[in-house]
Amino acid sequence: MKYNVGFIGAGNMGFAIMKGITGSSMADDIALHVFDPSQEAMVRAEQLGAASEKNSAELVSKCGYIFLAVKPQQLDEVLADIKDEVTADKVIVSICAGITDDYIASKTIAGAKVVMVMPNTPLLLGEGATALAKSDSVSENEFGLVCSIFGSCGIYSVLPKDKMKEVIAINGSSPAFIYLYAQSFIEYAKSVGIDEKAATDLFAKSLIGSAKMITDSGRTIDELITMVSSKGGTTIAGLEKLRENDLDKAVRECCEACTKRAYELSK
Ligand SMILES: NC(=O)C1=CN([C@@H]2O[C@H](COP(=O)(O)OP(=O)(O)OC[C@H]3O[C@@H](n4cnc5c(N)ncnc54)[C@H](OP(=O)(O)O)[C@@H]3O)[C@@H](O)[C@H]2O)C=CC1
Ligand SMILES: O=C(O)[C@@H]1CCC=N1
Repeated sequence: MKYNVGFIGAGNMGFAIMKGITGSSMADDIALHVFDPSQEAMVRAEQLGAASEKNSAELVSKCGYIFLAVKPQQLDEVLADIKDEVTADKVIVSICAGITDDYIASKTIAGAKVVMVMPNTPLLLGEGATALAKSDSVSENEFGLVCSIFGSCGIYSVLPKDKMKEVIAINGSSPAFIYLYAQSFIEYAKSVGIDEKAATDLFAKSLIGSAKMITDSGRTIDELITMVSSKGGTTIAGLEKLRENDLDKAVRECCEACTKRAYELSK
């Protein structure tokens, strides 16, 4: 028997998760359902094989696992619409930045089963990195299914509930921070006459390779930096400038701003 898994909201992230599921080893175990007021979003989801529902309440009535994939600012309207259909056996999976399980329970039913998830867009390619936490009412089996979904299209880590806002900077938003960093390197390459495509391919592969060195080489990040830094060479000259310009401070302030915004969105 298939699990009925519904998506309320099929925008950037809802679509990325559905795409991740359909391309994963879980595809045959899951029947996808979707509701989004955007016709374009519905068509895209239907093309993945999701069944269209006429509203979010109907979707909840048909699904055991319900993903809330709307913007935090759109959530109150959704919760009001689905309140009467939420029962003690339904698992609500929220990917909304900053939103707590207590808030969702307060707007639906006391003790609602809520899994809080912070995914990221590389899920689209089966390369996601997802953080998860659960409310006490969610059973280990139910939580296991949600973890498996994200594990089938990337890696996941289970975190304490009270770290779900802080982690956003590390995996949810960080792709954008990394793209911005990449853009600076590519802009530099273009400015010195290197072909844009060549620069993009070279820098992107350097990112992938460096990431693999962090995860698979068995060396610390300090050791990896040392490996690249030939005595009296180019890397040390570049690193000095990054330190002089306080890259560490810029990154810390970026993460702090990200977390602060999550607390502002938090309910
Ligand atoms: N984008 C990302 O990288 C990540 C996003 N998230 C979280 O995912 C959530 C969604 O973000 P994102 O996908 O970027 O946002 P999007 O705006 O791309 O997607 C939200 C979708 O929900 C639709 N929607 C609006 N109101 C309703 C409703 N009442 N019922 C059903 N659907 C509705 C929107 O339609 P319309 O456009 O017409 O309003 C839109 O298609 C956010 O809470 C965000 O915090 C988490 C991790 C990463
Ligand atoms: O920008 C946002 O608020 C969402 C959460 C993480 C990534 N995108």
